Amino acid sequence: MLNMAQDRVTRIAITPVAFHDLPLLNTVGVHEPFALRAIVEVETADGLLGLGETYGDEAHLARLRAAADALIGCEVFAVNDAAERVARALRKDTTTGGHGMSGMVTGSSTADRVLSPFEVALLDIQGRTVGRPVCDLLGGRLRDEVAYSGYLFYKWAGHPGQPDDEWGAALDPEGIVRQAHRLIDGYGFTALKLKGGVLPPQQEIAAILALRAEFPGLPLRLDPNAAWTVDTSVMVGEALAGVIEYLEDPTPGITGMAEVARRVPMPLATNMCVVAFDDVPPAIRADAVGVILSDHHFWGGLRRSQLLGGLCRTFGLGLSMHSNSHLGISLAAMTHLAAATPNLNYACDTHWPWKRADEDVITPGVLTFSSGSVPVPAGPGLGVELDREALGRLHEQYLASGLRSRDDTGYMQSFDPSYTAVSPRW
Ligand SMILES: O=C([O-])C(=O)C[C@H](O)[C@@H](O)C(=O)[O-]
Ligand SMILES: [Mg+2]
Repeated sequence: MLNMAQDRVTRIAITPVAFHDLPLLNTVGVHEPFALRAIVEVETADGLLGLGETYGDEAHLARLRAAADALIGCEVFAVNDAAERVARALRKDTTTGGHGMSGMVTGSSTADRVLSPFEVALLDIQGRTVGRPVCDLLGGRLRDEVAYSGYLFYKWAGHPGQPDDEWGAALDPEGIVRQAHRLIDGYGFTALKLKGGVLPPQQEIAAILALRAEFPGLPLRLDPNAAWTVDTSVMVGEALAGVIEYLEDPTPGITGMAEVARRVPMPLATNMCVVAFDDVPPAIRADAVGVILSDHHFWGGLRRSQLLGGLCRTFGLGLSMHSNSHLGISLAAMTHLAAATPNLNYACDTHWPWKRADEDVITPGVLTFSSGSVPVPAGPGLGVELDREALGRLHEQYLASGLRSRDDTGYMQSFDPSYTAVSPRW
C-alpha cells in the first residue's frame, strides 16, 4: 500500500547554474555569454526526488530560498497548501526584479513565479509515487508529441572578443533565412518566430517576407517586444497582412495593444501585457489580444497554466506558449503541460536550439526533436533524471561566470555606451 498521504517534503536544494548562450539580439540588448537558471530538487521522507527549473537571477534565488524553508513539511499532494505557504513566505518581500526577462516589461505575479518550480517538482514526485507521467496528473495527454516553433534571432557572428560561433551572423534577411534553414534542417520545425525589435521595422518586414518566399505555407510570427508605437505597429501589421499568423507584443500596454488590434488584420499575441491572472479581465474588456502566450514559469506552474487555458477557451482567445533560455527539466514540464492542454492552438516557443547539446542537467536521450515536435517523456513524473555530475559542472560554471542576474542592456552598453533600452523605439 502506498504511503501517499504521509509523504512530506524533508529537503529542498536550489542550485544556480550557467550554460553557454550566444550573442542573440533583442530590443533591450544582447544575450550575455551565459544564461542563468536555478535547478530545484525537492526530496521527501520516503526518499523520492522531484525536479523543477526556473530563472537564476539573484533576487529570484533569494525568494526561492525563503519559499523552500516554508515548504519543508508540506505533503507532496498538497499543492494548494504549497501555494499558500509560498505566498505567506513572500508576504514581506519588497525586492523587485529577478524575473529572468532582462529589461523586458513584466508585471507577472511574484508568488506565481516562485511557486512554479516547486509545483512542478511536487507533480514530478506525485507522478513517481503513482507510477504515471505528469501529463496524466493534468487530465491525461491529448497528443503524444508536442509541436514547437523555431526561434529565430538577429545575432552577431560571435561574442565580441571571442571567435565566431558555429551559427555566424544574422543581421539581414539572408542571414535570417540561412538561420531558418539550419533550424529546420536540425529540428524539423514546422513554425518559426522571429525575435524583432532589433532593426528598423522595414528591415524586419523584409526578413519576414524573405522567410515567406523561402518557406511558403510555413506559419510565421514576429515579436518585437513592444518596440513600436501604435502607428508603427499598424504599418507593420498592414505590410504583413496574410503573411504572419500572429503579431506578438508590437507595442507596450493593454491600451496600446487594443488600439493596434482594432487596426491590423491579424491577431495580436502577448507575453508582456497579459502575464498574470489580474491582467486577463482588462485585456478582455479592451479586446487587446487574440492569443495569450502561457508560460508555466511565471503563471504559477502547470495547473495554473491549465486554468489560463480554460480562461482562453471561455473567452475565445487563442493559446500559445512562451519560452526563455531553458534546460531539459523545463522542456519536459512544457511538453507535459502542452500534451494535456486541449486548446493549445499553436506550436510552442522554445529557445532549445540555442543551447549546446552537451550542456544540460538531465541525463541525455529522453528529449528529442523530430519534425519539430518532442514526444511526451514516457517515464513516471516528468520522465527525466538529474545528472548530478552535470549539475555540479554547470554550477561551477555559474560561480566562474561572475554573472548573477540577466542584463542584456548592460552587456550591450559594455560595447556601445550610448545604447539605451527604450520602449517604444520606433
Ligand atoms: O517571446 C518573448 O517575448 C521572449 O522570448 C522573451 C525572451 O526574453 C527573448 O526575447 C530573449 O531571450 O531575448
Ligand atoms: Mg514575446
